[in-house]
Amino acid sequence: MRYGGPGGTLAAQDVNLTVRTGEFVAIVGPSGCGKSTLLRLVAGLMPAASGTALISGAPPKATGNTGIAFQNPSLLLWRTVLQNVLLPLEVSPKHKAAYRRDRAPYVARARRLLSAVGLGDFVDRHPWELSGGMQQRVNLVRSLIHAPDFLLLDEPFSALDAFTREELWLALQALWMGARPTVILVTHDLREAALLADTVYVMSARPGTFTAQHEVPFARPRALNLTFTPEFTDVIHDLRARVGGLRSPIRAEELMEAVS
Ligand SMILES: Nc1ncnc2c1ncn2[C@@H]1O[C@H](COP(=O)(O)OP(=O)(O)OP(=O)(O)O)[C@@H](O)[C@H]1O
Repeated sequence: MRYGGPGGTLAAQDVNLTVRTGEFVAIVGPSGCGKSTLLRLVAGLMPAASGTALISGAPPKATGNTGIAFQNPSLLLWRTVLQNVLLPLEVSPKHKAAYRRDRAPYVARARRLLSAVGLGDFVDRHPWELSGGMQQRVNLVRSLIHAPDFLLLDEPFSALDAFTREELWLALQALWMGARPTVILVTHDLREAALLADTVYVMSARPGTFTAQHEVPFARPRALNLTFTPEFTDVIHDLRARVGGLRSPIRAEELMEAVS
């Protein structure tokens, strides 16, 4: 996967990832290693320089029921929160005809989802009236509105406070256990990856490739208390060692000299 033609930035290479239907996969790796690029490729938003992405044997764009929440919430500024959340229904091949016929059940679902993530009082506000964390929650709800079979999440909780993030982990787990979408979650948070995923993949520094695959053994539903157990800490230590060895360290002394 390369940006800017043959001489451009090679973001990722030799990436082989097979995700089972209904599996919850997390991808972790150092900053800039190509995780978001991989999601863009799987979403059909950019072509691979070589190789292919297939969803149930078909190219990504042919798959109509994918939910996407990318890193920076791309909400439409002139639409209210509710109108932003309803947007995928206007284009989803699975839902658009029914949505045109009768919007009421979809609006009710959007309101329920927004209320569940603490935004019940903000449905008629505009994105510019929300904090970064609130916009991120709208972004997440928008990816879920059409009950997707395939969910692509790129650091969906990064702008949230620790408590909200933990609550949303459990909400996402409950949703996944109920509807069983196939999920690919990109995250920097190793606790998040190990709590939510069946399998955690570790990506190397750019050009990214998978260097490790970690099956997470814990039964579901997984409670937050699990994250404080020695067994869970062992998984985190293992992931930390794998990711830590791949990243370019921040040089604190150089930084101090540069600012002094
Ligand atoms: N639109 C773009 N044009 C050119 N280069 C890009 C573009 N988007 C990303 N890149 C480059 O591709 C590489 C991988 O970027 P990507 O955003 O996929 O990494 P990431 O692992 O998701 O990073 P982070 O964890 O910091 O979000 C980086 O070197 C980045 O500079």
